[in-house]
Amino acid sequence: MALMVGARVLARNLLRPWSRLPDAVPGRTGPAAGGGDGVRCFGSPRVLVETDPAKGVAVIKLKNPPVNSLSLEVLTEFVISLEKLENDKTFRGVIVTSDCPGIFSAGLDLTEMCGKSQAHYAEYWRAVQELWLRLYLSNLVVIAAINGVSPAGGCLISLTCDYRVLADNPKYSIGLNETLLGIVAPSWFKDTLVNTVGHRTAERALQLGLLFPPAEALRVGIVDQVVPEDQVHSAALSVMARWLAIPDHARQLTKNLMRKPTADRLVKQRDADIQYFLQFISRDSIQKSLRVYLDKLRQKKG
Ligand SMILES: CCCCCCCCCCC/C=C/C(=O)SCCNC(=O)CCNC(=O)[C@H](O)C(C)(C)COP(=O)(O)OP(=O)(O)OC[C@H]1O[C@@H](n2cnc3c(N)ncnc32)[C@H](O)[C@@H]1OP(=O)(O)O
Repeated sequence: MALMVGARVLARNLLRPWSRLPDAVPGRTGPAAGGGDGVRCFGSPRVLVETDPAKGVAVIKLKNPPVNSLSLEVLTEFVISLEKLENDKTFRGVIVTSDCPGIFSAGLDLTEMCGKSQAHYAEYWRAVQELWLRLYLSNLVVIAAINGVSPAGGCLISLTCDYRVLADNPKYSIGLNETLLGIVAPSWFKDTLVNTVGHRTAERALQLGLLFPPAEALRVGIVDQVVPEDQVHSAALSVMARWLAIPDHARQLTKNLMRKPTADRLVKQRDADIQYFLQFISRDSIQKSLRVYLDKLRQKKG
């Protein structure tokens, strides 16, 4: 039942005409993200989309202050924006970045996984799965311009991209640090990392919950390029131009060849994966770990 409610909510959101989204910011024009006139902006307050139709490129900027945590709303709005871009043949590439200074994304929203109902957990997890599937199998060239710290789910978002550019700032670490919270990265998080850095590096990184600073991130291959902070966007645009020089059909079929087997593993057992998540996240010991971790984050300030 819970699963059906979750699926219905997501389907309703996905099918809702864009212009009727409650938070939509339709057709605003603004200064070009990549320079030049004619940039149009749409999206929602939490997921801004700047499009440059002449270049065929869009920029998705996550804006969920203070830390760009991936709440249910953010996940849903992200999927809707992506679908809109996929369906518009004007666009061939998208850059994913953050509008929150110093933070790419703090990962999954811990408050969505703590002290909530089973129905809520199921709805949330389906939305996490949906975003991963959409990003991982996107026909667009997807480039992450990582302009801030990027733990766990934040790292996962960038791992689904075709290429990762990280700003060279020692504070901007990246990795799947789930074990440090007393939780476990699911198999498809693990697969995404293994496909990027190889089995041994992934095993060590996952067990130890490693967060790599830029130079190390580049060395292990969890990012493809490290550039000075003020050049992240221009570097992402340069990389985009190179990837867009490849004929779409050939690149897309190749991407599919590389990624579909991994995605299919989740697609074939999506409901079972949700049940697994429900059992895991509802355990008293896991809820306690999450509460302790959240309390630590909150007390940091005091
Ligand atoms: C056998 C297999 C079974 C598998 C079954 C499945 C298991 C479940 C899998 C779940 C996978 C989870 C993935 C995740 O992404 S979990 C989230 C991991 N994220 C983190 O560890 C990052 C935590 N945050 C930080 O380290 C810092 O906040 C950060 C470095 C990002 C920024 O630091 P800064 O000093 O700038 O900001 P604050 O720490 O003061 O935070 C400001 C407020 O934001 C709140 N906050 C931070 N992160 C989160 C978050 N991820 N979710 C929700 N809220 C977050 C923080 O508490 C502060 O709140 P207050 O203002 O209220 O104090």
